[in-house]
Amino acid sequence: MSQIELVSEFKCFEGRQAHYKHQSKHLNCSMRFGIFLPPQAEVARVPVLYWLSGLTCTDENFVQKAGAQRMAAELGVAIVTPDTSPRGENVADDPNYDLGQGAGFYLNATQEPWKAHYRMYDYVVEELPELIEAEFKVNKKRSVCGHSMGGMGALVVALRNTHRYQAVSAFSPIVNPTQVPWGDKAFSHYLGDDKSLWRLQDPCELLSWADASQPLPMLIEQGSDDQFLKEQLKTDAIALAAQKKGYPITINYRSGYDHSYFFIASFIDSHLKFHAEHLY
Ligand SMILES: N[C@@H](CCC(=O)N[C@@H](CS)C(=O)NCC(=O)O)C(=O)O
Repeated sequence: MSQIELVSEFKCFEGRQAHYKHQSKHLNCSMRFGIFLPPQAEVARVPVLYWLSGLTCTDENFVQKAGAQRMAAELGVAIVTPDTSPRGENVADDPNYDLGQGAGFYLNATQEPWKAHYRMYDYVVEELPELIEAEFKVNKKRSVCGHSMGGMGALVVALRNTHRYQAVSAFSPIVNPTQVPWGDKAFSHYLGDDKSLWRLQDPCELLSWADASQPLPMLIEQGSDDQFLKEQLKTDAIALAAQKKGYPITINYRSGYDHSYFFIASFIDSHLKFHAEHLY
């Protein structure tokens, strides 16, 4: 029996863009996700790119604003877009945009009142791929990409599970969350005082422990006029961590671009091509 329920569906570049809902066992609530299935999925199993969005986003922002479907249809890559946190009346929340619903930070919370539902790490790494691979005509080749908080999430899930992903990329990621206000606030609330748990959510820390002899293909895109670059994103920190470790990463600084989906839309095709190279 199917575990998912169709919410909406549109034909798009000869494929289809759909949204579904399902009951998540890890998050303990109903969740929505988007999936773009390219036309190739009619005849063969296709690989999947998971997209992790940033603060305040749902499963819709990327789908509506990034303009990724045209290239994904050409390359034969499915794109799955989960929501950014558990949701619902019974799920803990906070009035600020950077904590609670819409700000799950792709981690497993250990603290009250968050720990009953906030397990986005397990959801993204285990539950969602299992569901997608059971319900859709996809194969087990996966890669992951994200923006800002989701860029951090993509780097974290990939660096902690290199065997599960073929490649990782990120737009404007929070690369060193243990050292910046967004991460400090979220990790204090969700993870408490145990700094060893904080480090497991920090791409720079994870990179310092990574096996540089078997690097995961990694691409980062960063706008030079991003309003969050200096205080929250600190892209140079991951460049330094990678250099120290001898871990190959491509970081493209793009002059004049900001933090918005206009930046993502401008470079999404090159990220899709990067992923397709490693997924096929
Ligand atoms: N609301 C926050 C920023 C939130 C924000 O920029 N969110 C980014 C991700 S970090 C986003 O993608 N927003 C949704 C959108 O642009 O569609 C603020 O104004 O300071």
